[in-house]
Amino acid sequence: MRKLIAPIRDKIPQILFIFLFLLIQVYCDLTLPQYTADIVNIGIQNTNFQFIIDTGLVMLLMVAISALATIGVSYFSSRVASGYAKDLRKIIYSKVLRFSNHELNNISRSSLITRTTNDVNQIQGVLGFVFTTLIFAPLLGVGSIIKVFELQTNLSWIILVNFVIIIILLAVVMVKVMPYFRITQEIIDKINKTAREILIGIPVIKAFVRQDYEEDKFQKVNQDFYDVNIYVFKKILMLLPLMTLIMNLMIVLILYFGAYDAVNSGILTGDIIAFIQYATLIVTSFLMIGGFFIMLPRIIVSGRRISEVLNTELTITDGELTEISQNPTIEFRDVSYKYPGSEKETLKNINFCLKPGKTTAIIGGTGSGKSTILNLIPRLQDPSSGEILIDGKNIKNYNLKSLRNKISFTPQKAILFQGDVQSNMQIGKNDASEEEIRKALELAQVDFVENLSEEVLQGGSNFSGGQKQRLSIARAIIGHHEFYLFDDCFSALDMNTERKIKNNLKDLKDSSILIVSQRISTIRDADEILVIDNGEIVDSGTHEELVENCDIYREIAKIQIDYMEALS
Ligand SMILES: Nc1ncnc2c1ncn2[C@@H]1O[C@H](COP(=O)(O)OP(=O)(O)OP(=O)(O)O)[C@@H](O)[C@H]1O
Repeated sequence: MRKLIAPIRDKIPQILFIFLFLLIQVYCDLTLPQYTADIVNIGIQNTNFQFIIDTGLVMLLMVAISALATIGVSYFSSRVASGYAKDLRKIIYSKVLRFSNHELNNISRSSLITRTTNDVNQIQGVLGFVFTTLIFAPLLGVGSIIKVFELQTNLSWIILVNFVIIIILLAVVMVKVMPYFRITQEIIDKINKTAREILIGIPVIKAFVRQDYEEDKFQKVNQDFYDVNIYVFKKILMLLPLMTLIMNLMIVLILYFGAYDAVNSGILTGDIIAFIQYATLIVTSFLMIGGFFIMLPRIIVSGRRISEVLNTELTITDGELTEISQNPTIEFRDVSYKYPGSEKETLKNINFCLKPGKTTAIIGGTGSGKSTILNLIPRLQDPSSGEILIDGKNIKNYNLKSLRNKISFTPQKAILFQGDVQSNMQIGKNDASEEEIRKALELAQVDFVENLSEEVLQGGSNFSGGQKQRLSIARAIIGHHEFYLFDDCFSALDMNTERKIKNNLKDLKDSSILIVSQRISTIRDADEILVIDNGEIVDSGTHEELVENCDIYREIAKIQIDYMEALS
């Protein structure tokens, strides 16, 4: 909760302005019934037209001031509410950027989108309402009650009876709809998740002619959302005519008993009219507060969902060491890894070293744990047991930024960002000059880009798989790093291009290179090849040594070499 309130603190001066404008607005609104009473009691009673006109002009002035104050309130409250939402989104976003894969999987990505957008919007909407209503209504209500007492009538009990009826009604509706607000937000998560999955999978859906099935799937969550909304709004909207009825009944009662008092105890007609107006203001202000309490569960739900993100404990945290030596060694010592919720270990007792100037390769079957090993080095996830050491110290002791600055990581799936070629290359090196970018593109065999301002669509969807891989290799090698990790990122390249790029990688002289691949041709020149099977390193050595000694490697090599020979 503290974290939700924090962004509001620097908006206190604007909130004070809202408060000032609200006081002016309430003051003006409260004078109007009194002036009406004066017109009736004095102006009409004594047929004093001048008094009626003068009082009418004063009323007009009050209405004008009140309108200006309302504009002030609306202006500042929308500034505060939008500013708060902007700051809150920023806080959530920067927290999510620090999430590891584990936290991202825990609160799903779709839910994170809903929480950053829809849940924040809910709170923004209510915050605007708080200033315009929740502060205004009690001021107006209390002011009207004081005015009612000043009128000294015997009619206050009518307002009290109304109060009780309205409280009961609001309480019933609140109890009925409260649980449905949580359900609504959860269904929005589901809609997001389903829509996202369908949009990403459109080519597969079309190819397998599954449009009808996917449409039904989406329609089901869509219908659930509709049903819940209809239920909630039916209950809430039912309040509106009921409240109007109760208010009108109150006016009838005031007129009936007021007329009786006017005859028997000489109460003035103007005072009865003022009483009706104040009573209406009291009930209206109470309804505004009630309306807020009906919306309250909704923001409690949204607030909780956002707090859950902000309070998520990060599993990957910064260490204190910021200095890492030039060309250090990375050592895996007895490293095992188990995915959260998974029964068995994905990696078991992994031991190897990445040394400066050396190329290490990992080969192994699908799902044997190769990518998992790579993810452990930039600490996208931490080992379940064992240690990864840099300069003999556990990598957990290093500051994440210092550690990651030493590493260039090219994931298996080429990820490009919306923008242009230049902005994508500058992710690899912030201040990369045009010359440096062109050099990296050349080394990565990117011969299909002429202009650095060429557009890159979201996810690089305007490039082919192989083109994306080449661009992401260029991005990886543009800056100098001590460790280059390539996760099977040559797979979509033809042999010739792959050979040229690999030759160019020899330029990365003093650095340590780790290549994951399924292809013997990609890794055969490596100084050390690790053969991984079912999460374990079953053998290691050079290509020649492994062909000699390792059955699994020999088998892979034989299949691939036979295949190549068959092709030639
Ligand atoms: N987020 C996850 N949660 C649970 N299990 C996972 C997760 N990611 C991967 N795994 C499992 O861990 C194992 C190793 O996956 P990994 O991606 O490291 O294999 P890989 O050798 O790189 O495979 P490939 O060659 O197909 O890319 C697989 O059995 C996979 O099912």
